[in-house]
Amino acid sequence: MSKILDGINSPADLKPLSLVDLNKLAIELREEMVTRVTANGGHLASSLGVVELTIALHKVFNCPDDKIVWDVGHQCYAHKLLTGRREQFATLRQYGGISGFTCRDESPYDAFTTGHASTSISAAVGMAAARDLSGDNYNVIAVIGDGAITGGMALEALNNAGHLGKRLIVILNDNGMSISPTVGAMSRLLGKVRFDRRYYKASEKSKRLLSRFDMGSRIWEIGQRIKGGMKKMVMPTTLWEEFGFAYTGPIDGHNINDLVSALEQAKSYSHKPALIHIVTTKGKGYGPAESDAINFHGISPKGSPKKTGSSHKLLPYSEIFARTVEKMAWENPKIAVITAAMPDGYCLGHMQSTMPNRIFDVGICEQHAVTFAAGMAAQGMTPIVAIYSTFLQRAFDQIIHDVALPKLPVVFALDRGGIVGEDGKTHQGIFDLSYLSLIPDMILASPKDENELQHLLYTATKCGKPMAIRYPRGVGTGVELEPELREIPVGSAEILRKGPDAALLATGASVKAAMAAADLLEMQGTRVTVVNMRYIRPLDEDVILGLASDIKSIITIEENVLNGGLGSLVAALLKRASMDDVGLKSLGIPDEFVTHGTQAQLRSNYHLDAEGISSETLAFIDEFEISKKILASR
Ligand SMILES: Cc1ncc(C[n+]2csc(CCOP(=O)(O)OP(=O)(O)O)c2C)c(N)n1
Ligand SMILES: CC(=O)[C@@H](O)[C@H](O)COP(=O)(O)O
Ligand SMILES: [Mg+2]
Repeated sequence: MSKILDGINSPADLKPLSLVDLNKLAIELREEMVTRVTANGGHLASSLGVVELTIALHKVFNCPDDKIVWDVGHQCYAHKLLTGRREQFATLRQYGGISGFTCRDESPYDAFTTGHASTSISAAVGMAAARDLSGDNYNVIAVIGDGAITGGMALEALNNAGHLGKRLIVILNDNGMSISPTVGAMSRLLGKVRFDRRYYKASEKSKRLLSRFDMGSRIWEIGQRIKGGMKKMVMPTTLWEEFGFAYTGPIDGHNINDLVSALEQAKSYSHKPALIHIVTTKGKGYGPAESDAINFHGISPKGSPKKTGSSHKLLPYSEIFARTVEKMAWENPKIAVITAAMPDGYCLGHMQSTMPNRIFDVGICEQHAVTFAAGMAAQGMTPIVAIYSTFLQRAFDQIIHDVALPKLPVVFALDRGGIVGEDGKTHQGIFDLSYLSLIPDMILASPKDENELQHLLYTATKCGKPMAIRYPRGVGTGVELEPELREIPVGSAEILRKGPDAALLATGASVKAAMAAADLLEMQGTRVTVVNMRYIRPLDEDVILGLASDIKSIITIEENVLNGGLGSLVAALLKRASMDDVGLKSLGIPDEFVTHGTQAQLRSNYHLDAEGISSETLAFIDEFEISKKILASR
């Protein structure tokens, strides 16, 4: 039987559809998403929750002329299906396929490139300012979740939007959930509106009043005033109106008719920004996701809730992190953990239940999280900031100014360091070694396995200095976990294997690959030294220079951009030591963003797996020998 979705090649095709057909379309979109995403993995629950909103937006607005900015972009699957990407939808998040987020390179319908939270309102205000300066007339709409709106940038943007008074629409998609339940005073405020029956009555009454009039902006304004008066019965302050927005809501975000009228009204309102508060259910329309929105926020291929590595016998690094921190926290009352809305990704559920007062979920607020930790450290605590490598980019200045400069002993645990896989360009943790190693007084480490992770975490809580530990997404190597935690001398490297033909200096996940490469090389008659560069800063200069005096081919290996990473630090050291006779090759990420795909595929692309490292090593030894001979013959 043919589907309505079959006839939708662009949003223009849904404009003539009746309400009945639009509701059928919503069912078909959900079927398509559930089928594909349970097979391939992805952000299912968030996308299921905005199906009606997406239909209503494309019914009312004319994209790509009008600009929809989806915050984070993880809820954009219906948008992709309605904007000419149905054919490619089966390739979502796969190597060579379409991205899991909105991406300007992918489609003119993707007004903004996204992946990190809380950017939509800033981008929308900027677009509205650009539109007005160039005398254009398109609409700009930001769609932001109740989680993302807790981010500092979103609040800065609301402040600025209210001040500028630009024509734009903000849709606050309130489902009460971030990845975990949304936390904070803002969430409490939204919950108050969402669950207050008196408010719903007031809202219904104003809707009836509004529907008696034409949709002109004057009427909308009067309607808003009536509603504002009613709301004051319920809310202590009308926050959004005080911010300078015309406000309407809460609206049932699964009712296409109501959404369309609210959007039409907001569109006709031209004097200041409008905010529409919609209430949705995360995972809507798919039982398993509705009842377990946390685990269906993102799922692995084959529909299993995404617990990194849970299908393996091996434990994920995140789990080792959580167990170690909990163990240390029982023994050391000074330890506290700070997460920016990622307790689940850090496997902190158990500690949240056993020691709730030692974990602070501050919301999607990485900058605040770091300075909050600095404040704790200033008062004698040992805070552990648990923020993914990619999201910590947000807090670069806070790390420099609030932590490193006053030398406060804050521990940074950067999960998802290196290549993360299917989340792609916005989420790869490939910049941290560079952006952290340039900070004075920062100690920077990366464990070769999960046993070393636990010891490095322990070291970080003991060293009394700012220290960052980055470790990869996924499972550990399966090594035994030593029961007693111990300190690993700061700045010490570890020689794992000796051979005269070349020295492989690897860090983090690349150490295991380098050891496997050494096995492959040995089978071909080449014997190499392998060093675990577990400290990037300070580097173990004695070990490196000692090796360089004997072995003249050195290869550095890291899952980080080559600019400013391990390779460039080793190059600078060799130069400082005038070791001009040493040949250095650096394997890592060249000057580009890394696309989505499996970790294995991407590592292979950059020669960061055992095969790649061994073939690059052989080629380098050959090259180096030839150039030495040429030099000698001159
Ligand atoms: C800067 C940043 N921090 C953390 C994340 C991880 N993250 C992605 S979605 C999300 C929750 C978003 O919640 P909300 O905006 O309410 O959207 P919902 O999934 O509920 O639709 C989080 C914490 C991120 N993408 N960017
Ligand atoms: C959209 C987003 O930023 C998160 O949901 C992220 O995809 C989580 O990554 P992990 O799956 O590695 O926890
Ligand atoms: Mg939410």
